[in-house]
Amino acid sequence: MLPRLIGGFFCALGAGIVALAIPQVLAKLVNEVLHYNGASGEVWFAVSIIAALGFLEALLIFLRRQFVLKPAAGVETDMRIHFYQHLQRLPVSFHERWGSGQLLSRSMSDLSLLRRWLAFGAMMLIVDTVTVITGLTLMFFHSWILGLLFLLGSIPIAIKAYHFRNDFRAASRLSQDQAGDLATAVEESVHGIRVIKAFGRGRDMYEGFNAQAKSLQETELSKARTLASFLLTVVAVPEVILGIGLVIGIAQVAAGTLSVGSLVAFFAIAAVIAIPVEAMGMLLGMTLSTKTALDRHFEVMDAVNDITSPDSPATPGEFTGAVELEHVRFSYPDEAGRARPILADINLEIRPGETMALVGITGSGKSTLLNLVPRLHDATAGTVKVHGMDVRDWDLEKLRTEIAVAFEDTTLFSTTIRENVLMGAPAGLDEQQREALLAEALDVAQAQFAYSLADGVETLIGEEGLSLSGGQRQRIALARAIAAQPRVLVLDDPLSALDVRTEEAVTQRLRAVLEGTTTLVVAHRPSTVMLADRVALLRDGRIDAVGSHAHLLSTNEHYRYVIASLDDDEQESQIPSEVNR
Ligand SMILES: Nc1ncnc2c1ncn2[C@@H]1O[C@H](COP(=O)(O)OP(=O)(O)OP(=O)(O)O)[C@@H](O)[C@H]1O
Repeated sequence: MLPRLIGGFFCALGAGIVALAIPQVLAKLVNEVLHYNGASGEVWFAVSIIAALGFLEALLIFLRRQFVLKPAAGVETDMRIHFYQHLQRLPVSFHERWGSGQLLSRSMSDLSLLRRWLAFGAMMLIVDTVTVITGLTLMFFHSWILGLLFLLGSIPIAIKAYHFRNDFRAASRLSQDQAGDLATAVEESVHGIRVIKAFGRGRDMYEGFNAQAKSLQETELSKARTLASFLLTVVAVPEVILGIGLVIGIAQVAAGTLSVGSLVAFFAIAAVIAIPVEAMGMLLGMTLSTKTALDRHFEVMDAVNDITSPDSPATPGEFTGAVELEHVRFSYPDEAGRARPILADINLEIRPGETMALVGITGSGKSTLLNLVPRLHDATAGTVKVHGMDVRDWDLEKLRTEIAVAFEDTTLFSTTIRENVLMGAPAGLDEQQREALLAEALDVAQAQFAYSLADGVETLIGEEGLSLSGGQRQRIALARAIAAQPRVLVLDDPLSALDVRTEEAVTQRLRAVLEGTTTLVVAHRPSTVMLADRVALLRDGRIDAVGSHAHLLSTNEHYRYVIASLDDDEQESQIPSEVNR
C-alpha cells in the first residue's frame, strides 16, 4: 500500500512540476525565438515541447489516480471492518446510549470522506503547496519585486484561512452530527412504520423529519457560505496582485530592468499557481471535514468495552448447571451519569436443572436481573455465578455458549428461518443432526408453520422478521434458544405474543425439554408461572420470597397481588405508583 501511495505522490508532484516547466519554455520562446528573424523550425520545436509537457502532465495525473485509488479504498474498507468488529464487541450499555443512525453515518459516509481525502485531498494538498512554493521561487528568479508582491498577497489569505478553519470546523462537525441524527430518524421511522401508521402519526413524523432535514440544509448552506467567502479571498487577492504586478512589470520592462520573456513567464507562472491556490481553499475544507469525520470515528473506536474476558479465564470444575446470585446490586447510570439503583441486594439460587420463574410488578427489574447472567450488563456489586463460577472469571464467549436467551422483543435476522434457528446450534454437528435439531426446536416452539411457508425453512425473512407475525417471530426466537441446547436457558417472557392454545402447547413441550436445563424465566402470565418448579418474587430490588406457586399464593400477599395483576393487563399500568413508593 505504501509504495502505491508514494508512487501516487510522485506522480502528483511530477504533474505540478511539469505544469510549472511550461512557463519556462514559454519565456525561452519569447526571449530567444520570437524575434523577427527567428526560424519557424525553432518555433515548432518549442511548441512541440510545450505540447509534450502538457501531455506528460495529463499522463501523470492519470497515473496518480491509478496509484492511490486502491490503497485509499483499502484503508476505508479496513477501517469499516474494524469499526463493525468494535461495535459487535462493545457492551449493550454502549448501544443503549448511541443512536443507530449515528453509528451508521460514522461507518459509511465518514469513512467515504476519508477515502476521498486520502485518494485526492491529502496528496493534492502537499503537491499544491510544493507547486505554489516552487512557483513563487521561480517568480523571485524572474523578478524579486514581483515575487515579493505575490508573497505579500499571501498575508490576507493566511489571516482569512485562520478564521475559515475555525468556522468551517464547527459547521462541519454540526453537519455530520445532524446527518447522523437524520439517519437515526429514517431508521426509527422505517422500523416503527406500523406504529406510525396505526397511530396516524405520519404527518407529525414527516414534520419532525422535515425540520431536521431543513436544519441540516441550513448547516450545509452556512458551511458553503463560509467556504465561498474564503474562496473569494483566495481568488480575488491574487487577481488584484496580478493587476498591480502588470503595472510594475511593464514599468520594469520599459526601464530595461526586466526582459519581456521574464514578464511573460511571470504571468504564465501566476496562471499556473492560481489553480493550486484556489484548489487549496477547497482542499482545506475537505481536510477539515475529514478531520471531523476521523474525530467522530475515533469517538466510537475509543469507547471502552468494560465487559471483557479476564486475562486468564478459568474453567468451572463441574458443569453443574447451577446459577447463583449473591448480594447482587445493579444500577443504570442516568442521563447525568448518576447511578439509579434497580437491584438492591439479590440473593437467589437456581438449582441445576431447575426451572425458576421470576415474578414482580412491571419495572421491578426482572429483565435487568436476567441480563446479568450472560453478562449483557455487569452487576454493580455482588457476584453472579454460573456452574458455581463467577461470570467475570469465564471466557466471555464460552459463558455465552453455555447460556441461551430468548427475549420478549424478538430480533430475527435477514436470512432463512433455518439460519435463524440454528444460529446458536452447537458446533460440530453433521447435516443430519442439524436437521433433526431444527425439526425438534421448531416442534417444541410450536413453529411448524415454517414448513408450510413458500420455501419452507429456507424462506428468507425480512429485516427483523417483519414479514412474520409477532407470535410467529416469538416462536422462531424460542426455537433458536432451544436449538442452542444450552445448559442454562434465560427466557424473558418468551410466550407473551402467543394465543392461549398455542401457549399451552408450547408450555407442555417446553416442560419436557427444559428438564435438565437450568431455566430462569420472566413470567408476565400465570401460564408461564406454571412452567416453573419454583417462583422467585422480586420486590423493591430484593428477592421477597421463593417457593412453589401454590405456597406463595397461600403465604404471600404481594405475590397474590402481582399474580392478580398479571391476569389483568389493564391493571398493570396502574401498579408502579402503588408499589414503587
Ligand atoms: N437501559 C436502561 N437504562 C436505564 N434504565 C433502564 C434501562 N433498562 C431498564 N431501565 C429501568 O430499570 C427498571 C427495571 O427495568 P426492567 O426492564 O428490568 O423491569 P421489568 O421488571 O423487566 O419490567 P417489565 O415487567 O415491565 O418488563 C425500570 O425502571 C426501567 O426504566
